[in-house]
Amino acid sequence: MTVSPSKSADPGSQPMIAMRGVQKHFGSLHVLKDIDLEVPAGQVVVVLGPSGSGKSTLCRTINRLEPIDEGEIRVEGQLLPAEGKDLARLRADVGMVFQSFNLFSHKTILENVTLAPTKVRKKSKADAGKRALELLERVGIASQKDKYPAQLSGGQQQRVAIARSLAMDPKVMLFDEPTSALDPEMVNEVLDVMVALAKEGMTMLVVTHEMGFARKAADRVIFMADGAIIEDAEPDTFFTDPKTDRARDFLGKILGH
Ligand SMILES: Nc1ncnc2c1ncn2[C@@H]1O[C@H](COP(=O)(O)OP(=O)(O)OP(=O)(O)O)[C@@H](O)[C@H]1O
Repeated sequence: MTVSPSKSADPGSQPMIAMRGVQKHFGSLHVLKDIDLEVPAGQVVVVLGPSGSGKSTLCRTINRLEPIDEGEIRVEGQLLPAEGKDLARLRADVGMVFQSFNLFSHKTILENVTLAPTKVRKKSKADAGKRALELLERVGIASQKDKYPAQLSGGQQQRVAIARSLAMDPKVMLFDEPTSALDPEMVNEVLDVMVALAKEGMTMLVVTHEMGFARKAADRVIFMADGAIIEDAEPDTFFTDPKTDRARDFLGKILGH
């Protein structure tokens, strides 16, 4: 599978994410079928596909939330460990934002963002606090820092979740349908933060149904069906000239063509 184009890494440098021959089953269900995927540093990849095609599972294997049956996954050249301290370090390098924000409900917003950097990255409280404030500023939530998650809207909580991931200084950010649990009017405030992050050069893999985000921020779209990647193209090409009937049908349904 070729790696596409616009923000490619230096020739010879390691891809940020490299999946080779990845197979995954849930019982008799073959959920990931021989996945080969390379994502260079700085690239933004949007993963599209019908429900049940394996998008979330693909995303979750990259930080070992799901173990794989066969194949290998490397992050910046490092093979994914199955367990132990290396796995904790890997999880810190690969930030993940989910549909449900999973904030600690009994901690303030500021505490939510400082906790992991002090524990996992061993940052001092002062350093972690300073960085947390910068990040909360960046996602537009600094004024809410002493509140508790339940006092914030869904869109605000999701922006805190993004800040919390960024506080670990990740090399890669994975987003698994980050806006699908939000009220429609809050979707854009989260997507705006993601677009800004993409423009700043973060390597991102984003599972989403937000076609606007794919068109605006993606360098590349991969389309999955039945556990396989069946298209891999620049967004313009994918949206205007999909190669497979499956992708054409999908776009027809989602864009109302
Ligand atoms: N923990 C699990 N145990 C058993 N089956 C699972 C598990 N997680 C996912 N599956 C199944 O694996 C298949 C792929 O699921 P996955 O969530 O990766 O698809 P998806 O493309 O992200 O779907 P959606 O768009 O609906 O979220 C589905 O058939 C799903 O039911």
